[in-house]
Amino acid sequence: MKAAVVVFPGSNCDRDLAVALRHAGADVSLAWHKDHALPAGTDLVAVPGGFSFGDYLRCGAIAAQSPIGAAVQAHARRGGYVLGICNGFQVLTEMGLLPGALMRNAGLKFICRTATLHVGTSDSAFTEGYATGQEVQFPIAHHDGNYFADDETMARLRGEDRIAFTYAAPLNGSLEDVAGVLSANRRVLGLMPHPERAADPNHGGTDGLALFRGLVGQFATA
Ligand SMILES: NC(=O)CC[C@H](N)C(=O)O
Repeated sequence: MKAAVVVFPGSNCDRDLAVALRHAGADVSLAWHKDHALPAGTDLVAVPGGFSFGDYLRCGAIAAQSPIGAAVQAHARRGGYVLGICNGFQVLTEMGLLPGALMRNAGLKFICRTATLHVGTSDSAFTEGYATGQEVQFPIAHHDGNYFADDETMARLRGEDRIAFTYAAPLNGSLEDVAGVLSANRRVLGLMPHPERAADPNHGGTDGLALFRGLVGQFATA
């Protein structure tokens, strides 16, 4: 699998994400926000966490308008895989590739700790390595992780089994404790927690490994 990790000014999880994907077997390159095209043959676009453009305007809003953004959207429209983690999730909602919005945490504080999550569905390339309902521990680090969507959108997400992860206990004010959602074609995942920070025993946890392995495994030759 060929993966491209998109880098914006202020991204700070790009290297960690590249390492996690590489360890899972992906051929990873970095794509700069000013690039107009993704590296040839890109199967997965990975949008990392961080503070793109200093979180000015709204987290992810400026990054969503960057030159590489059009290429990411075209990739998604072609049915390509896109993974957005934390700031990456915010960027994907700002691009309109995922529904809803990430608002300021209910407590107005930056939350940085390991959170217990539940896997909402194993029905996606990203989550097939987990059982639906499985409990996992991923680190979180954000101030704008409070997921909101209107009632109709929430009903659709529930009805189409597109809630990929939920917090095991209320954490940041997210509606129905949503921590991650899938696109309608299940090829785009955005999540606030950081599986790439739980992908090596030295991280203190390895619950994120299954996500990267499952994704890369889609492209394994029989
Ligand atoms: N770790 C991150 O990607 C943080 C995203 C964003 N800057 C926020 O604080 O909400």
